[in-house]
Amino acid sequence: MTADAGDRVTRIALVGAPNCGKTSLFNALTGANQRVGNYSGVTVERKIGMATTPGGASLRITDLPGTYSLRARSPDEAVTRDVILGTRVDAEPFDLLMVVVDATQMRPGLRLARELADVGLPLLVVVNMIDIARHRGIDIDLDRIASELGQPVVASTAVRRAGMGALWGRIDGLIAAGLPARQPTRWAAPSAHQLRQALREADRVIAAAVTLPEHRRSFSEKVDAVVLNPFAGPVILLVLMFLMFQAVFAGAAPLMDGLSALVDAVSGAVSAALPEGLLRGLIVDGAIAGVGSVIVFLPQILILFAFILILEDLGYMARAAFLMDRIMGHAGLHGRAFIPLLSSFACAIPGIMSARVIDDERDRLMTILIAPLMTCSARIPVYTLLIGAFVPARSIGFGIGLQGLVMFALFAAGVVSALLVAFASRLLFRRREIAAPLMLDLPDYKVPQLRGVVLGLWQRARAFLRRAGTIIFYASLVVWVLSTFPYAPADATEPAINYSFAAMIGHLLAPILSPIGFTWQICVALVPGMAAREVAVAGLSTVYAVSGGDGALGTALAAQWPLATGVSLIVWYIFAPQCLSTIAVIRRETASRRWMWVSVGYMFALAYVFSFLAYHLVSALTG
Ligand SMILES: Nc1nc2c(ncn2[C@@H]2O[C@H](COP(=O)(O)OP(=O)(O)OP(=O)(O)O)[C@@H](O)[C@H]2O)c(=O)[nH]1
Ligand SMILES: [Mg+2]
Repeated sequence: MTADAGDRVTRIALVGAPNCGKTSLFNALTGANQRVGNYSGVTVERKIGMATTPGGASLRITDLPGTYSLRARSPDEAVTRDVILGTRVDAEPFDLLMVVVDATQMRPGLRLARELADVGLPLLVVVNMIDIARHRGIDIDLDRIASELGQPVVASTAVRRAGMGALWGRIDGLIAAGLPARQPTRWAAPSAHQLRQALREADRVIAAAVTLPEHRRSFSEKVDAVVLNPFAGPVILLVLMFLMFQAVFAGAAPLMDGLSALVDAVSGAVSAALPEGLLRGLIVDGAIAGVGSVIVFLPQILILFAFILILEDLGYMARAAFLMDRIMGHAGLHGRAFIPLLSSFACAIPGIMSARVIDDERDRLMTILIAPLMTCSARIPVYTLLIGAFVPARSIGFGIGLQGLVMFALFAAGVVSALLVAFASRLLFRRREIAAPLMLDLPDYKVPQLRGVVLGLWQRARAFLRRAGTIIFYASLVVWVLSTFPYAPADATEPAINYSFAAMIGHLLAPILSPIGFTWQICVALVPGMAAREVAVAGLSTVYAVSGGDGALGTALAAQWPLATGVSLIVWYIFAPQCLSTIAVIRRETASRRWMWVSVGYMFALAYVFSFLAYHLVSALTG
């Protein structure tokens, strides 16, 4: 059976060890923009993309999560195995396996290539990151590898997207020659003995085909001597994080002022253009006040993620994982929990999903339960608003801003409480064994790619604006309706909003939440705030806009709430499960209603207890 160029789609799977550049290659081939990152386990789901070769053949390319062997240890590896072997009913079969091998670390890749030869599909071996290998003076004889493996071999530099000609040519050549049909698989899970034997075999191929330069201590090794030092390492990590939050406040201020001015201008223009009445109220006090109050926090979010993306691409985050591993191990967390927890700083949802890389069920569950305690980006608007209102913008000396310091403390509080919860449950359930350590190959430091960072920021910005335009927009309208109707009676003595549904709901909840210092307006904002955290900011903004307040929301809050209430609400947001989608994902990923309720319950309990303590402590201190 031959597949002439163009007459049908050739289905290709990208397989390889973690962090060898599969997704980069996928992007280069398909022109897609999937996320790459300089640490293992970035891709946790299959991604499919289409491409057309220069020779005109259509390709359907699947990017798989990284795996060292088809011998599956974790659920995501099982998926990869089943997809490759074609034993999954929901996955279509492949015509060609493209095995990606990291040119700077060929051992696992070559071993995997050997194993995949038994699957029964034709292989094409791609030796990626050839640029780094050349740069280091590593000489790789591709023809020799091809003859040793008995498979076609090409080199690539996937991130540059240039010089892909040889790869395209080879794909076209294979298709033109006619890809052999799938043979029955000879693959069987290798035993530990066979694995070791295969590694020796890989070493033999490397010895025959690869010439290493005389060993000099590499740049990465020299840097790591400091960065991974048991004393200096954690200090450097803390300083970097600290600088990050200083930059978030200092750098965002001018941009944020610009955005607020823009929102005010739009709001003023719409007020002037529309006659006084319901429509104007709905648009100005509902939509613009609500969505505008959240959009102004875009600069903070982008600055924070610029830092994270740059550190990630630099290769530093893998070192951070390494440094955190010991602490996490003592808290009973699996080393592989680092990446899910790190992703949770963006949003708990992808974080919880990437906990699939953890093979042990109990370790995975623990990671899922604490992931929502990491400070997700939806908390940034809430924190920034409250810090802006209640923490004075002054320096505490050495050019250190107090607001940035408090923000740093809040993020740290999230991490520390997650570790403590993990630790406490380890004691509670008497798990004696310390969790498995992180088996992470530290990648070499690389100059961050501007393209990747900009792309990452763009994806963040788009996601943020989409939320503002959908969930936050609708929630603002709901809050506006609730705080406008029913109208106040003609002989009303109090502000009109006090007669509205919102006030009724607020007063209904007030008895539960007044012990922790919340006003009824906060109660009103917290209910729609269950949909997404930022909605609480939008809700407060709308409630105060309807109450006739004008000027900045922060100023209004500082004038109307005691400090203790502000602090209590901040503490609430460290712990409270204020996001329905996260709760739904916990339910889906644990496949259990019980664990969903456990997570909701423990987080509400922590939020209530700590807000209570904070409220009464600050009240006592401030008289
Ligand atoms: N210099 C250089 N860097 C590369 C090349 N290919 C990938 N990288 C970098 O290597 C890192 C890992 O790339 P990914 O494409 O995310 O690797 P992956 O195999 O998909 O990783 P997982 O999904 O975690 O298994 C990223 O920092 C890339 O920018 C290359 O050819 N040359
Ligand atoms: Mg990937």
